[in-house]
Amino acid sequence: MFALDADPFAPETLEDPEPLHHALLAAGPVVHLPRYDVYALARYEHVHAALTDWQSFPSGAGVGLSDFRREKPWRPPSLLLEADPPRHDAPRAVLVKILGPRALRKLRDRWFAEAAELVDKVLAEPEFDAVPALAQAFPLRVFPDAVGLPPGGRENLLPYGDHAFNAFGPVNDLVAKGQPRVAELSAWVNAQCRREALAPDGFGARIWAAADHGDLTHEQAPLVVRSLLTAGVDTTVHGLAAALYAFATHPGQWRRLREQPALARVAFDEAVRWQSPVQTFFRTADRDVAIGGTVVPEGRKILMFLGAANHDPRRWHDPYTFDPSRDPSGHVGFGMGLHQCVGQHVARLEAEALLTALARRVERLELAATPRRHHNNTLRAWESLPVRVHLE
Ligand code: HEM
Ligand SMILES: CC(C)Cc1ccc(C(=O)O)cc1
Repeated sequence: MFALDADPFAPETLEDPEPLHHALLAAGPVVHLPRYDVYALARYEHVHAALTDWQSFPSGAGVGLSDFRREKPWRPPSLLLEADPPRHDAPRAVLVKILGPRALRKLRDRWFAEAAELVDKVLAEPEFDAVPALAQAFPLRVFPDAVGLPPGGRENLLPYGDHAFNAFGPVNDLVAKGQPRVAELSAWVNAQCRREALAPDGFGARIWAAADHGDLTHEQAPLVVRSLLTAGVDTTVHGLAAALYAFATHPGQWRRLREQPALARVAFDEAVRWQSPVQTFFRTADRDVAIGGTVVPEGRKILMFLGAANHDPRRWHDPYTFDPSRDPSGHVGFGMGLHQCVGQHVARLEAEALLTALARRVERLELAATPRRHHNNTLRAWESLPVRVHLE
């Protein structure tokens, strides 16, 4: 079996993971990383196989480097992400209903109007930083309201999520950076999950109503709301930033989007494939398990490189090209199988609203200066994306 003495969470790798992806894709189906004693999957075939076989690759011991059977989690485990069937079933069924495409239909008009209003405000300037001005501003404008959060304290959401995503990795500088605020941010997030904090018609209230209806217990309800606050903000911020970066560096594709605004949804999925805002996370071998001709011993963690699988030439033609005319379906940017992202329709609606609002008014979109990366153990993110726009 192959081994690679690499640190996937080192600053230079978080800055540019491509050299590591190439090495992993070439090395073999399963690559041992002695640095953490974990087993890496990078090829699409094997990442897909692990994601779609929850019995052999369970999530109940955590989807980070830490094994919850041996170490105390930094917060009570998620009832979706860090649970296997049967515990996973009821919370998942509740969120599928609340976050499904049908349930989002009534949000469409409101989010399109909010996007147009934000875009009109931002486009008053010919140059701006698209990360704070659009990628952060739009999700923070529509998502907390959709959940039903009170107006105050929403600036806590990004740092809370940033720490949660760092916490899937090793305890490195990035985790240490977030440590001092964990108690305060966790207390704020937990307070937002209580029934009395939530507006009567949002996703949060609907989770509590599911408990009244017997689809969940009232003890589970706040944790399911917490899942939305943890997974639903930073992911879409960096997903939107990835799409804006893609279009700012591919003017021909921006022209195509302006000619056919309906392309926004598939272009967003192609941007998610191309950049993979969620780069990696783990499963745990809770017994000796065979994959790719290797036996991963019980107790070891399996590290799945979604970003590499989404660039595997065995699965994708010209994988490093952003090409919204391709069919991106089957990409693993939202995961796959039992735990596949239950919020992907929310993310797509946010992207469709923002991209079509921009496409209507912006004739040309280009980088105004070199973009800067935001390092996170799990997320591929931009700190800054300076753009210049030319209006119609
Ligand atoms: C571009 C945006 C997003 C990306 C790239 C993304 C990515 C992912 C991925 C890769 C998984 C699978 C995790 C695993 O298999 O262990 C996942 C699960 C999940 N996502 Fe998303 N996500 C996004 C947006 C959202 C939003 C907006 C929400 C909430 C409204 C959300 C809520 C969740 C939840 C609750 C799970 C756990 C599902 C389960 O374990 O059954 N995500 N997401
Ligand atoms: C890519 C995933 C790791 C995103 C994610 C984070 C947190 C939760 C939760 O349930 O808290 C769910 C999904």
